[in-house]
Amino acid sequence: MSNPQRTRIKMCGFTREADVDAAVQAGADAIGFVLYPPSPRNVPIERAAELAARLPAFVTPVLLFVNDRPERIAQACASVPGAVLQFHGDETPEFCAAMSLATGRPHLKAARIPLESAGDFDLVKFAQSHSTAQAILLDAHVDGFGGGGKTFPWSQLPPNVEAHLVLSGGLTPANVTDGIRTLRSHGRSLAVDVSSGIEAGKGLKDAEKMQQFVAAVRAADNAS
Ligand SMILES: O=C(O)c1ccccc1N[C@@H]1O[C@H](COP(=O)(O)O)[C@@H](O)[C@H]1O
Repeated sequence: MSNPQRTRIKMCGFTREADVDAAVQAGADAIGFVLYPPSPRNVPIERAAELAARLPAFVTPVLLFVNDRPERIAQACASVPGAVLQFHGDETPEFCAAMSLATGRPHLKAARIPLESAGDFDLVKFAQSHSTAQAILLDAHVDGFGGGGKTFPWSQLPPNVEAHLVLSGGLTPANVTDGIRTLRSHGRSLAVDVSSGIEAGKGLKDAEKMQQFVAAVRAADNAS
């Protein structure tokens, strides 16, 4: 008998109420807010709190930081109950662990995989060093730290990573099925994360693309 798995889905970079509601309606498990002022998807902490307050039970808010200050991370946590932290810059394992301890929130750590030499990136070592992360989020190394809509060569990653993984970087409704098939057995589990691939414009989500994305993930799950 087939035993389909259910890949968890994070959608990121929300700035508008209607988009948050549409993502929940489409079936997102987690909704990300970018708290990084240089990003075109940046929202102030107060705005992230307003948007996160719309989420129903069992849909998790995620707060994305890039090389931010502990005081600001703590302030954001105080404003957004139940949020998971996503560290997407050059944060050290010690910094990430200390922030999780101080705030009581789990964290994801982004691994920025070089586009040209993904096979040279030591993901096993990276995951070992970030052993307190809830999951390692795999993203393409792009200028501006993330949200670049670029894929890295998935098949070059090592197969035995002792961590929960989140695949991101340039995912779309058209390629996410292939990404899940390629990486589903590489870690302890695989979730996916998308931003550019469900957008009508930077920070502006497209309800139809979000539905198509979820349908493509479920197609991959049902083919397992
Ligand atoms: O979205 C941004 O602007 C951003 C800025 C700085 C760091 C990360 C950012 N986004 C995250 O990058 C990945 C991949 O995004 P995409 O699907 O390739 O657009 C994802 O986790 C975004 O939330």
